Amino acid sequence: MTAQILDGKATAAAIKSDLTTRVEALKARGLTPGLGTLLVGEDVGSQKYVAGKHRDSQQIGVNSLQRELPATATQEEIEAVVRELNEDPSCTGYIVQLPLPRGIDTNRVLELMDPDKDADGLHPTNLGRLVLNQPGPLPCTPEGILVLLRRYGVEVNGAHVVVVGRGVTAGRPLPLLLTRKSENATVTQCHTGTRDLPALLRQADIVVAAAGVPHLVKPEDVRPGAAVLDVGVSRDENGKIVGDVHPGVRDVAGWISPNPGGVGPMTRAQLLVNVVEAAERSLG
Ligand SMILES: Nc1nc2c(c(=O)[nH]1)N[C@@H](CN(C=O)c1ccc(C(=O)N[C@@H](CCC(=O)O)C(=O)O)cc1)CN2
Repeated sequence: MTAQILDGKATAAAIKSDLTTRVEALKARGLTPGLGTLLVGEDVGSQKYVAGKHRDSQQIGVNSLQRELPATATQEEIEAVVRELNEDPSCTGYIVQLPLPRGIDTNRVLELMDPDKDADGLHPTNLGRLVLNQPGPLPCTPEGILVLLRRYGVEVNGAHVVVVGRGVTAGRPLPLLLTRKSENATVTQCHTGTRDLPALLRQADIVVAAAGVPHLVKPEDVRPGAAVLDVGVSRDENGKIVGDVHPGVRDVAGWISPNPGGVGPMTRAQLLVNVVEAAERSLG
């Protein structure tokens, strides 16, 4: 079997095309959305992701506000930029690129953000809204994964989804989305401390690998015909992305997200959805 490709690049392009029309409508009502980003440090991967987010936003007519601080920035310097973005009316939504350098209290930074401008859906208020089933911005990677599965007709209702990883941007919030009544999946949350991970993976209709461990999910761990999504963004010595899913899984799975070109572009597209929706909400 050769898996059908869950093409995140093409799906993201379709989402961006729809958003362009909504941005034009916002502009006609006097509001140009502006996406702010705060990048702290010089991590090459983070720099690429932030550059991609601004490239995308410019493509759909959203203004860019880029803030950068060196890796040596203090908690107070980072929080000062967050306060500035909270106050700036031209910034209608923003993100703090994660991870922040070691020694910085990430939760304190996220908590300081204006929840109405939180384009990542990672502010405690917005994560709380998700738990309570109330409307609000959804975390971009989990929602991007769901949109991709829907677009390719992968059945989520009643499916057993095994999520590997417990990071705040993907693994931790994804089960919250999948177990809503509207999605109706059953989720097993695994992580690097899970005993006999292969035995659990083999039970899955859908595998989401978000542990940051290169080639963690091997062909023999996957049930033939399962859908496999790769969130891993480790890099080899040449800076090339190495995902959490072994390339041989393509020959066993029914669907697979390429990496690059799968979940990454969907994360960026969902960020723009959150920015446009926040701007629409602000106009009432
Ligand atoms: N504030 C946030 N920080 C981080 C998030 C997040 O959702 N919000 N998620 C991850 C990384 N991430 C988002 O910033 C991200 C990862 C990958 C891509 C992407 O477009 N990848 C491309 C390849 C790009 C390359 O060549 O390196 C692809 O997959 O095709 C975008 C965003 C951690 N931090």
